[in-house]
Amino acid sequence: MIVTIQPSPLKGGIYAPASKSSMQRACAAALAAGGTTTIKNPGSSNDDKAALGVIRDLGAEVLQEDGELVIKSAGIHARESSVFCGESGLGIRMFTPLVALNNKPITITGEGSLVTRPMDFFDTVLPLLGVEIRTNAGKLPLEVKGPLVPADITIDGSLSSQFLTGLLLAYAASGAKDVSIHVTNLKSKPYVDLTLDVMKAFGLPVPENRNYESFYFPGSDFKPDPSSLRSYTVEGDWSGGAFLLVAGAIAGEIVVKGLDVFSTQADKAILQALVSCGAGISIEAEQISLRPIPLKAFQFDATDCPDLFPPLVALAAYCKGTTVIEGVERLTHKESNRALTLQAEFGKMGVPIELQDNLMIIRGGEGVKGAPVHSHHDHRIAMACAVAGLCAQGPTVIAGAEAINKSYPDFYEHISSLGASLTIEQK
Ligand SMILES: O=C(O)C1=C[C@@H](OP(=O)(O)O)[C@@H](O)[C@H](O)C1
Ligand SMILES: C=C(OP(=O)(O)O)C(=O)O
Repeated sequence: MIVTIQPSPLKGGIYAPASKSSMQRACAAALAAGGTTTIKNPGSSNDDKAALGVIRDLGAEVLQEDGELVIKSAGIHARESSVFCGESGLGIRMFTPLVALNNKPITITGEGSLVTRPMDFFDTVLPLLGVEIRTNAGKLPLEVKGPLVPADITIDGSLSSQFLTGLLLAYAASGAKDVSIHVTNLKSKPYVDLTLDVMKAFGLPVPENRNYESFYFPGSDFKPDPSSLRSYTVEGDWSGGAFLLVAGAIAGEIVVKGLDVFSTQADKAILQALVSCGAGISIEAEQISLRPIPLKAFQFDATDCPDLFPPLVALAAYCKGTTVIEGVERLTHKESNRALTLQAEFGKMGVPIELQDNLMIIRGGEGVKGAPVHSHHDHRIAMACAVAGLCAQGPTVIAGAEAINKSYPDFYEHISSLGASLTIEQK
């Protein structure tokens, strides 16, 4: 799909999409906790759909009712000998330890960029928990045979927090007693807070968080309760919402609703960057209003919120001076190598980006040129180019624009409803 964005002023109000981080965790927790869960504000991204597929394969029933989802579960009982995680990094890393709670061999697969993302963590860690595992040299497909038995372990948290999210859920679901997961060098910490929040909301045993260095499970008599009833509302998405907020800061007076300023989502930190660059922003409990005013370069550490790099680069392109963003090493293993893909695509739009060790240096405020760009099949690169295109000189033509379906399928519709002039060509 090719999307062409014409420079256009924005105006109006919009609700942020549902968070795939919140939705996928809710699917896993509904499966593990058992009973009947009503999911309100469910997401419909490809990653969300993949999570629903996985929990069906692991024994849950999923029904659609009036815009809500009802998930019924009697605990984790694999129905299939393989599960498919789509392109979701969180999906595969969160569900693999849960899959391994079964005592039969199960193959875990995925597609797109997921087949090249590192999973060798599991080669090292799952055998310590009694799980047999075979991988394709640390990549997909993964073949596991449990059951996983919680034990005291030490893991490396520097590549991704997603592995820890999966282990925390699996330990909780299997009634871990007097054991700890010790973690060194944990990155993306707020995502672990979100995991613990969701576990609590679903009545799963929540470990003691000892300064993000160890997570201690004292023990509980937890068992999935098929008669329990609960409802969970999927949070609005600060990661997708960040693109809307940046769009408002550069291209028009808009109001973004549905973002909880008390959320534990990592990407809520976009607010700090918007304040640092002097954006016209007003933050209220129910809505965030933006208006375009001249912006200045800023400094930001995105180590714990790596998904903010793409919207931050779109913002920095319009900030006068040299913006420095720390945390480049966190970008290598996402849907694309985002340091390189941002550098390549913004370079085409006349925005020079330098990479120096862990720093990204963006020279902005000199004008952005509309140009033919490519998403590299990465949803956040497509959205960053689209937002930057709103105030560029000339049209921005985005190839591989369908990548947005991974997290924010309504993105083009949403910016179009705010006044973005765009055309969509199906190829
Ligand atoms: O847990 C999550 O929902 C996520 C964690 C982050 O990954 P890392 O922990 O690998 O940084 C983030 O980049 C990803 O998009 C979603
Ligand atoms: C990296 C991302 O997701 P995941 O790791 O879950 O595939 C993302 O959404 O930017």
